[in-house]
Amino acid sequence: MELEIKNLTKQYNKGKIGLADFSVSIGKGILGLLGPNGAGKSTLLKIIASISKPTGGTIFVNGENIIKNPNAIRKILGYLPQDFGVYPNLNAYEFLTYMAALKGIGGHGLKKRIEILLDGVNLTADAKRPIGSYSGGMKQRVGIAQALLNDPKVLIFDEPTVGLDPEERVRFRQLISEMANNAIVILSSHIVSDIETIADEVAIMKNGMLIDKGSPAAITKKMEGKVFETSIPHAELDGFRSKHLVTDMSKQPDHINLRYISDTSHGNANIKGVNPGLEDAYLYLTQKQY
Ligand SMILES: Nc1ncnc2c1ncn2[C@@H]1O[C@H](COP(=O)(O)OP(=O)(O)OP(=O)(O)O)[C@@H](O)[C@H]1O
Repeated sequence: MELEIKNLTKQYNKGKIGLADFSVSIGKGILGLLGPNGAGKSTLLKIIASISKPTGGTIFVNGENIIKNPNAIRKILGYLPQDFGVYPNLNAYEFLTYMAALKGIGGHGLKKRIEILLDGVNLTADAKRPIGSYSGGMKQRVGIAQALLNDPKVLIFDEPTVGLDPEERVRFRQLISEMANNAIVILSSHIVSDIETIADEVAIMKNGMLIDKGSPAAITKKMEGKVFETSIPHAELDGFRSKHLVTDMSKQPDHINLRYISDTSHGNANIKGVNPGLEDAYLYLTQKQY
């Protein structure tokens, strides 16, 4: 299973750029798509899901051009859009049955499949009450379940963890990790910690471009020797920030503890080199000028 994205471009009306010559090759497993607001994540995912057309470039799935032949992806796709809408009067069971009908899924195995999915997203106890009465996190879990209905080979989640509480996030990770043994799973987020523990690979986007791709460990390793911690008086914060990229800070009554990125340690006893994390790498890569 391989998704080959080649020179993908999306130019919206009035010259707005969604994607700029974006190329990447995606194999089985979980790819985390990270990027700040407006980086082009949703644009990319909509084009892969064949609900938006690029202005240039191609996507091949197992050698088939899905821009020319969208049906080749639609039948193997599960998709949770960012703005997933539900029918408030239907209950979760009815909604999943309806979505299955739209996707052409039926047969005597359907009832069992829906029950397994409802259990997987922890909605069995609430499956018979209207979705309109659900919390945001519960609606999101209905959206996750509908994406899994057809046992997809390509699974796309646009900001799936929005609205999920910590326990639900753990459950989501387990569900997706099981799916990923047999499928290409792409999930987007602008929250590094949501991606770090689950993704086999991470692709970092900015301004419609791919700026790095690799395992979380490989991307993080590039920051070795560049991340430091120190503490400074409050009055020096603005000056410090104008010189260094601060990736974390905690304000204390008489000083500020900072974590920051620099090419040198400046040999100061008050400065300590620390192990980098993916968050440091992400902030460094997305704030660097290209
Ligand atoms: N329908 C549209 N018309 C015009 N410009 C658009 C449209 N959709 C997206 N854009 C622009 O394309 C760029 C990429 O947007 P996109 O929504 O893909 O980013 P994103 O990484 O998903 O961001 P977010 O995390 O905020 O959803 C942005 O500059 C955005 O303003």
